Amino acid sequence: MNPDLRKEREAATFNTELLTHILDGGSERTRRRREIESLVIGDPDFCHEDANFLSRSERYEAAVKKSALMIMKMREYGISDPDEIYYYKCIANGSHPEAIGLHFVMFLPTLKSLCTPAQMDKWLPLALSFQVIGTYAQTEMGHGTHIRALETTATFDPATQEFVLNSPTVSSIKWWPGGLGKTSNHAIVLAQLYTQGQCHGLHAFIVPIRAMGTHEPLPGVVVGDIGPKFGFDEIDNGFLKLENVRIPRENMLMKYAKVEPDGRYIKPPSDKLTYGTMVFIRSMVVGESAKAISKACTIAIRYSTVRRQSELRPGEPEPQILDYQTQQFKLLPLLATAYAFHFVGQYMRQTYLRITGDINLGDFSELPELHALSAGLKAFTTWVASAGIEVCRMSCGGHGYSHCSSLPGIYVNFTPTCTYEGENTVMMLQTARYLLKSYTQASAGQKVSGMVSYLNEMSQQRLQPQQVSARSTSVNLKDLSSLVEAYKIRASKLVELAAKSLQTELQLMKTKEDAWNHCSIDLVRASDAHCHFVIVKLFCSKLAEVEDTAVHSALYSLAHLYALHGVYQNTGDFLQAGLLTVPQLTQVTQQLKELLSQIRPNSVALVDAFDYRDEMLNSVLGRYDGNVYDNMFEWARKSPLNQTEVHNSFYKYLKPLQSKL
Ligand SMILES: CCCCCCCC/C=C\CCC/C=C/C(=O)SCCNC(=O)CCNC(=O)[C@H](O)C(C)(C)COP(=O)(O)OP(=O)(O)OC[C@H]1O[C@@H](n2cnc3c(N)ncnc32)[C@H](O)[C@@H]1OP(=O)(O)O
Ligand SMILES: Cc1cc2nc3c(=O)[nH]c(=O)nc-3n(C[C@H](O)[C@H](O)[C@H](O)COP(=O)(O)OP(=O)(O)OC[C@H]3O[C@@H](n4cnc5c(N)ncnc54)[C@H](O)[C@@H]3O)c2cc1C
Repeated sequence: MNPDLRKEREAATFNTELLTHILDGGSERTRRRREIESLVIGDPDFCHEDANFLSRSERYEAAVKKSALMIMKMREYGISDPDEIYYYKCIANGSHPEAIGLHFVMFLPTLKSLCTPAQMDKWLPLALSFQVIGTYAQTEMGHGTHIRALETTATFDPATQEFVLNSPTVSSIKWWPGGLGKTSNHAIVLAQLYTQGQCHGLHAFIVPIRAMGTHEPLPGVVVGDIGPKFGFDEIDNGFLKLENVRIPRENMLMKYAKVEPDGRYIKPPSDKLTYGTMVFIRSMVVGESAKAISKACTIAIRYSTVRRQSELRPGEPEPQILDYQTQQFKLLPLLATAYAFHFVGQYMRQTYLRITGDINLGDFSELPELHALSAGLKAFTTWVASAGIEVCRMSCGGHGYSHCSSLPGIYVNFTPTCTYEGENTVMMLQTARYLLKSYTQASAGQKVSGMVSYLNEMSQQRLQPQQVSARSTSVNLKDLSSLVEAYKIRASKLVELAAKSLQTELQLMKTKEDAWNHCSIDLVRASDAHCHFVIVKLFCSKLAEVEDTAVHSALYSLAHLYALHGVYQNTGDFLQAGLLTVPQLTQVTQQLKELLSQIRPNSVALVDAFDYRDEMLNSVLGRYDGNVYDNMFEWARKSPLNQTEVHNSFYKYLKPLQSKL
């Protein structure tokens, strides 16, 4: 064990294990998670070559092999609970995407949410036995965001009781779906439904694309891989062109919308039910943001205690780089963010399960809140986590740039979350739409509920101006509940500002849509402030559940840092809302510095509490034992370029060049 790391762990003021239990949701869950992780770690089938040294095709093949292994092994061990499957996959996949991931995260959930009982009886057993391997094909080359404009058509032919699927233009070719290029034999295709000469908008269809058995593309299906990307090397994101592909009427997913044998169309109770799987993934991605940023922080903080560089005091040994205040300022707010996102991820998951439970019972009343919250939090957390991973990488200096740190891999595989499942800006604008609707309702005296209920207070205050002016608005920077209140007021002010901006634009005789576009910066800012408030509020509420005083104190400091750092980053908003005064700006910095010093001695324990096994991090810099340099040398020696002492290119190009000049 590296002596610096050992000292850090010995100096921690709280019991790391207790904090791990809180993160896992109880000691029994920690025990079971570790038990499952040991199944993978002790399994020679999962001891594979470092993916960094493989070509893309080899990486894809290794990932497919791993997917197949995971399925077989989990069945063998009887692992079927969704949380346990998740534990198993997290350790087996590390920070790499899963080759047949789309089958699990989109194909199966879409079947479960949109199939009739008869369809479920047919497709679920096939999908669960992997006779059918599926993907979710929505995005087209020409349209990803604006899905109402998708061009793929599904035209009902009553004579044969079939739908005929077509990609009428180049821009209508399905583009991007994961696992579409080579892995899947079926796709859930989102297409414009035509029946009795009328278009009824987007609907989901199960389309066989490769023959079961031979895996050859079926007639009329042009399918393949879209080529190398920024990351996601393991995934065959694909293209799909459909040329008069016929599928039976029963292949339209008909739980809600239906086409009768005579071609009559029956409307669903809400046309947004087709979008349900996207809402599911957006809700889950919030927790994935926590995972990605907590991994990056673990690597960067452990390394920052092992790495010694430069000189703090003349003549003294080089200090640990985490002792530089600037290094703490880069990393500790991100550590606080990782904790905040973890608790918000848990909340989002529970909220998703609660509201979809109601939806399944026919109560759609909370669908707009779920959509707005999942869209906004998905965007907020993925943006922050993406930028944060990059900060972690740069905080490791040159070694952060090497794949041996794992940070480049974490970044390239995480950053597409800002784009997929709804491009982030567009998601923020969806949340803004809900905020403005809620604002209008609250202003008209109608009570709004859920996470936007603070807008009720705002409308009450407007009715009683004397109370507002009597209220002291300035935030107490040392008091967390005062900070939560400040975030709430900031959010309501920015929602109000966006609403007023929209009103002004509308008065300039613009259409509603043009007015919306002309104030979309304000709208995104309002959504951002709303999400920030939700996160600060949820983090603080979590503290009330923590019984152990030492752990409570460590988490309290983190929550305080998270809230205060947000004030520091958004001083303009807080000043504009009258929540902060110019003289307080120095206090913000002062208070931040105090918190950094308070958290610094616990930083290794705080990342240890995430309990990432070395096998999951796969990072030389983030090793638990801190033996970085020996292992870095060993890792580099494995590079394919080092397999011969003299590379072939020397004989082919350099030697002839030397002989000519
Ligand atoms: C165990 C799980 C682990 C999870 C781990 C995850 C990692 C997975 C790893 C890799 C997988 C990557 C897979 C990627 C897949 C994809 O990317 S699939 C494609 C995703 N595509 C999108 O997200 C497209 C984004 N666009 C849209 O969603 C929509 O077009 C839109 C921008 C929302 C606009 O929709 P539309 O034009 O139909 O609607 P509007 O006119 O704007 O609004 C009409 C009203 O409808 C409301 N609305 C919109 N969407 C929804 C919804 N989903 N649910 C409920 N309500 C919705 C909207 O707010 C409007 O309401 P209003 O009229 O009352 O204001
Ligand atoms: C790794 C990866 C995996 C994917 N997997 C799948 C999959 O499995 N299945 C699938 O169907 N798709 C998948 N996708 C596609 C993905 O869902 C889309 O890329 C995504 O929805 C964004 O759409 P777009 O690419 O058309 O972006 P665009 O909409 O073209 O966005 C480009 C820019 O335009 C801006 N913009 C667009 N519309 C608006 C607006 N209304 N207001 C303001 N600004 C706007 C955006 O903010 C952005 O800055 C995947 C993508 C990636 C990168």
